[in-house]
Amino acid sequence: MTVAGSDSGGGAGIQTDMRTFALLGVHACVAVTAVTVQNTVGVSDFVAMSPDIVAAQMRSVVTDIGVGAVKTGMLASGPIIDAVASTADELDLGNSRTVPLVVDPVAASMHGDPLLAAEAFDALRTNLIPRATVVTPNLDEVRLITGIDVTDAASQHDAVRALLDMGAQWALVKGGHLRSSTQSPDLLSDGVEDHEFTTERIATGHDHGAGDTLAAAITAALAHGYSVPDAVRFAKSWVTEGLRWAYPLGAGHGPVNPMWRVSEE
Ligand SMILES: Nc1ncnc2c1ncn2[C@@H]1O[C@H](COP(=O)(O)OP(=O)(O)O)[C@@H](O)[C@H]1O
Ligand SMILES: Cc1ncc(COP(=O)(O)OP(=O)(O)O)c(N)n1
Repeated sequence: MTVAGSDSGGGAGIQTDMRTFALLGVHACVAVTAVTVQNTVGVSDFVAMSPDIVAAQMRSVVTDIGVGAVKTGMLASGPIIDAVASTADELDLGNSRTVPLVVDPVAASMHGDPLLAAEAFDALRTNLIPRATVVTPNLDEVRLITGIDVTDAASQHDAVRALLDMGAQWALVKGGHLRSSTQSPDLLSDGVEDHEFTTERIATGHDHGAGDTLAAAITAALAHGYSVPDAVRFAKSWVTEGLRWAYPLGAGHGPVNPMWRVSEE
């Protein structure tokens, strides 16, 4: 299940989560949190759902269909974060519970347009991150959540540690925004084991939805029963191929291609 916002441009959010889930052989259920007015050049507006409706969608799916793993993406507001956190407890989702919860703490689009209210960061830190089986911020989100400016491997370690101190079971700090690097290094840790996943940097301007594709692939792999390190290893290779097969669309950043395997065939 994905608990996320709609991207009218079809490159991120619910739309990319559903494609990724489908390609990875899991049925996609959805709790819609917001509808964005978005294309390849930016997000011009969004409307958020009521927290009660977000919680009700989660409850409706879990009590009837059941879920193998849950991902959160754009949550838009503090009250929605609080509702998702308390519903996760009610439904036995998250850190040290039955069903894994992947928290992609979406704060803004790649163009800098906000997707989360500024006053919602406390709720993210205190209510949602402690419930995460794995939290997957990019470097901008790390800065907003922890105050740490990741510029190298040492500060990436510090950021992982800060997220674990907030209570996440595993933290994955993505290096996709280390623009100077020729590689794309992501660091995963639970405080005991460190795993570094490094791939070549793909030279593409079409990287919209990379974070969603990665987190959705982790979620699908967890639903299939992978351990967190194996799920991240798999998802990292999945998103790398998605970036290789990304396609131009509109005037801005085209989408990562979560259908790359089909496109390849
Ligand atoms: N140009 C690139 N080449 C290879 N991997 C990349 C590239 N850009 C991002 N990634 C990878 O894609 C995933 C998503 O990263 P990132 O772009 O940081 O997230 P977000 O889309 O949330 O901003 C990470 O595994 C990151 O390392
Ligand atoms: C509705 C919606 N959800 C999430 C995002 C952000 O997507 P993400 O893959 O994390 O990152 P960018 O492609 O924006 O770098 C979004 N834009 N819209």
